[in-house]
Amino acid sequence: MAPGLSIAIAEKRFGSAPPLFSDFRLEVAPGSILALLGPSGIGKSSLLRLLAGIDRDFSGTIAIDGVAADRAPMPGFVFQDARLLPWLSARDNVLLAAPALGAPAAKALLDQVGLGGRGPDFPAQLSGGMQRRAALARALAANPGLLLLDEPFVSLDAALAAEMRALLARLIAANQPSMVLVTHDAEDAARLADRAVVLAGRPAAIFADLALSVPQAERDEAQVAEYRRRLDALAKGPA
Ligand SMILES: Nc1ncnc2c1ncn2[C@@H]1O[C@H](COP(=O)(O)OP(=O)(O)OP(=O)(O)O)[C@@H](O)[C@H]1O
Repeated sequence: MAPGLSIAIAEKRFGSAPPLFSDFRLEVAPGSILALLGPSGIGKSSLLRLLAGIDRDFSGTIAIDGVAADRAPMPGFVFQDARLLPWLSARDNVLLAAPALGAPAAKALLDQVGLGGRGPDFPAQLSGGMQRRAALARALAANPGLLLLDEPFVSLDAALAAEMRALLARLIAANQPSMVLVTHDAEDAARLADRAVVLAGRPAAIFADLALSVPQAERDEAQVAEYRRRLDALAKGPA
């Protein structure tokens, strides 16, 4: 079910600014959990929007299982802010992403993210962490096979971020998706990803491409710390 991604951007620029990407290539294997790191402004969120087919203004090709991104099934997308529609309940926010799902399946997804019983609540009645969980449920409803996550834990306190990472690890194990996780935090990559790509420069190039080959479920704290140390060093970019 999990698709492979094939990115070959000839050029992506905004207006007359220097290009964000020029002759940029990246292949993501089916079922891969790819963490995308790099300094602020390098183009990580822009790349996610291109992958989602939301932004079509570029030259080149981006294919999801061989289908152009803007014609492929919509991925599940988690934005930096939860972006729930405030006038819909949590359950209806999930259903809006996949109307054919039906209320029992929407409830099951909310149960899966720890929001059992909160389906009728409106976003304003949910804490920030709960809204992120609802956004994850909505993404799974849209497409459990391909998830694009843009800093899903940003601005959560450390305990809540750890809880969300553990939840995401469980969802990955249950759904086996392909995933691109944009993050500025090496901890996210060290705990969740099986591959980490660090972008640097303008136009952005792949500065480092690290295989995190110890399976996620088998990583102990020492292994996580070792991956985090290596990623922190790489995330500093070229000397
Ligand atoms: N719609 C837009 N119009 C014009 N410029 C844009 C637009 N979206 C992004 N940019 C510019 O493109 C560059 C890359 O932005 P992007 O948000 O992709 O970076 P990022 O790596 O995700 O950064 P951060 O880690 O801070 O979220 C920035 O210089 C930004 O100002």
